Amino acid sequence: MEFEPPLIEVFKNLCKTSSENDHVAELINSSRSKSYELPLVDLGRLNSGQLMQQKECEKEIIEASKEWGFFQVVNHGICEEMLMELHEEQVKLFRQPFNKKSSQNPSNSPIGSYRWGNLAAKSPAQFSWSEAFHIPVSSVSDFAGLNHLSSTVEEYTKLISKLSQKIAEILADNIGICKSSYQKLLGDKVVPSSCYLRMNRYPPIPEFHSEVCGLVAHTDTSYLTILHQNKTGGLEMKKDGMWISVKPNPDALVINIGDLFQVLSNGFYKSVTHRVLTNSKTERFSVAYLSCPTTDTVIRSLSEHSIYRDFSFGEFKSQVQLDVKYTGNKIGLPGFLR
Ligand SMILES: O=C(O)CCC(=O)C(=O)O
Ligand SMILES: [Fe+2]
Repeated sequence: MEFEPPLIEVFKNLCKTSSENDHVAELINSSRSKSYELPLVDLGRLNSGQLMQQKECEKEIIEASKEWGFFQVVNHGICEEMLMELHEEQVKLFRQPFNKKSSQNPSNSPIGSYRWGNLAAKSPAQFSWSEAFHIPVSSVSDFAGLNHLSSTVEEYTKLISKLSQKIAEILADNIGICKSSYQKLLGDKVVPSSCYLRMNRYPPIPEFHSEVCGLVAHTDTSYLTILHQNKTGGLEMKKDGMWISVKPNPDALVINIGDLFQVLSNGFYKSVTHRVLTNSKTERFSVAYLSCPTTDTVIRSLSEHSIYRDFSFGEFKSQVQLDVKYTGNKIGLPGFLR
C-alpha cells in the first residue's frame, strides 16, 4: 500500500545488525499488564456555578496528577461529532502516499515534521512501529491547507488549548503559583508556536513481530499532554513498576503530566512513563496536544529545596535530542537533578 512507511524493511535490518535481538521480548511482556480504570474526572463541574462542585473537581484533578500522573476527563466541552471528524481527517492525512508524507520531513520546518519508525534506534527494542506528524499549533492552519484537511483540526486545537490552560491553572494554583507568577511562568510563555499537536498512527504489525512497541516507553517533554485516542487500545502507563493499560473510553480525553510540571512542582505531580503496544489486526490513531513554553523559558520549582537544577526549556529539548541520537533513548529529568 502506497501510504505505508517501510517499517518492516528498516526493522528487519535493525534486527540483523543488532546483538540485542534476542532480548526484545523481555521488554514488552504485554500479557502481564493490568487493565485498570484510570481516575475519571467529570469536568462539567468546573462551570457548574456551584463552588463546592468546582472545588471537588479541582481536588480530583490534583489528586490524580499526584498519584497517577494520568487521568481521563469527560464533559470536557469537545463534542462527539468533532472528535469523529478529527479522526476522519487524521485517517485522510495518513492515507496520503508515503512519498508525500515524507516530503514534509525537514525537522526545522516551521509547518511541522513527519516521523516514521525511529531512525535513531540502535536495537529492535528502541524501534517504534508508528508514524506521526508533529505540528506547531501556530502552523495548524497552514498544515491543514497543505494536506487538504478541513477546519475541524484548527477548531479542535483551539478548544484543546483552552482546556489545557484551564487544567494548568488548577495545577499551578495548588502548588502556590499565584496568578501573577503563573502569567510569567506559563501564561505568557506557553504560546501557539511553542505548543504542538502530534498526530500518531500505529499500523497493524505482522503477528510474529508483536513484541515491538508502537511507541517506545517515554515521558512527555511538555507541561501537560491531552490525548484523544480512537477505539483501538494500546496505551499503557507505568504505576508502581507495573504496566497498566489505559482502556479507550469514547467519551473521554486522557490527560497526563509532562516533565515540566514535575519540575515546577518539585516532583509533587508525576510525569509518568508510558508506551503504546502494537496490534496485529487494527490500526490505532491518536492525537496528542502538548503544552510547552518558548525555548528561552527557565524551568524551575518555587521550592527552596528543588531537586532539579534550573534549566531553560531549549536546553532540555536539545539534551533530549542528543540523548536520543547517541543512545537511542530519552534520558530526560534524571539528567537534570542537582
Ligand atoms: O498514542 C498514544 O496513545 C500515546 C501517544 C504519546 O504518548 C505521545 O504522542 O507522546
Ligand atoms: Fe507520550
